[in-house]
Amino acid sequence: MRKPIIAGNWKMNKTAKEAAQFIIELRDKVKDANCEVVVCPPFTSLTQVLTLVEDTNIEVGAQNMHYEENGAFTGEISPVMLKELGVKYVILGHSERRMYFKEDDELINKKVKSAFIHGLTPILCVGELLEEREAGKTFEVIDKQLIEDLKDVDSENVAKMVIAYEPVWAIGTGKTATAEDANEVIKYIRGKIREMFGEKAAEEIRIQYGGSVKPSTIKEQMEQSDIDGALVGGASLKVEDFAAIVNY
Ligand SMILES: O=C(CO)COP(=O)(O)O
Repeated sequence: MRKPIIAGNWKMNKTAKEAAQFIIELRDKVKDANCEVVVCPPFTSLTQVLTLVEDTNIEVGAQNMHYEENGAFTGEISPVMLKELGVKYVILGHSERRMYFKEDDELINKKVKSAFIHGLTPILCVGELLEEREAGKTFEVIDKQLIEDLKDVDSENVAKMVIAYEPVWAIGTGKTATAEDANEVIKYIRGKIREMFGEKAAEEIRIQYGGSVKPSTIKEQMEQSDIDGALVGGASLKVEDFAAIVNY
């Protein structure tokens, strides 16, 4: 049985002080959640947040990383640095990084492989643009992302990782994909993982939906056959909303 995983991607929001206040309020409200609860704050709040989630059921993820361990890469953060802090997950290939920071599949693949080498679990984001969906290219886009982002990754690692299906047109727009549409694509992703990495990886990998997830949409999504959780942006910034989502 796959344990559902719901993660909050804070994006570039909250100072360290605000993050601390948020976690102090959140801890008690999510302590009985039946899913794995993850928060992904900006780098500047990781230490604070990691200290405040000790002895709770909340795990911590980073929102990005470089693939090298160290070196002359001004402004970057390495997997070794994240691991030493106690970070468990790292979001990779988010559409905002693909779009605004020109990350391509080759780079994302290097990051995915590096995350595994350093004992971090990737939350790999895939998803189509609106024009790609309208042109009937959703599955083609997903195929390319999965093939290139997971090139040379072994099936044992794929089984442990998380994929977030985030249709780009549903991110921050208020337009949630219907639960059935999201499930259809997520089922397709699981099938592709089966084809590429075998039955065990397909059965164990957890695949989230992301894109305007709200307290009012989560229940129906979680009732679908293949959706194992959510990657939540905007609604993860409010304690009440995020708590309602993880306690769906
Ligand atoms: O990009 C997202 C999570 O990674 C989704 O963001 P929203 O929930 O704000 O649409």
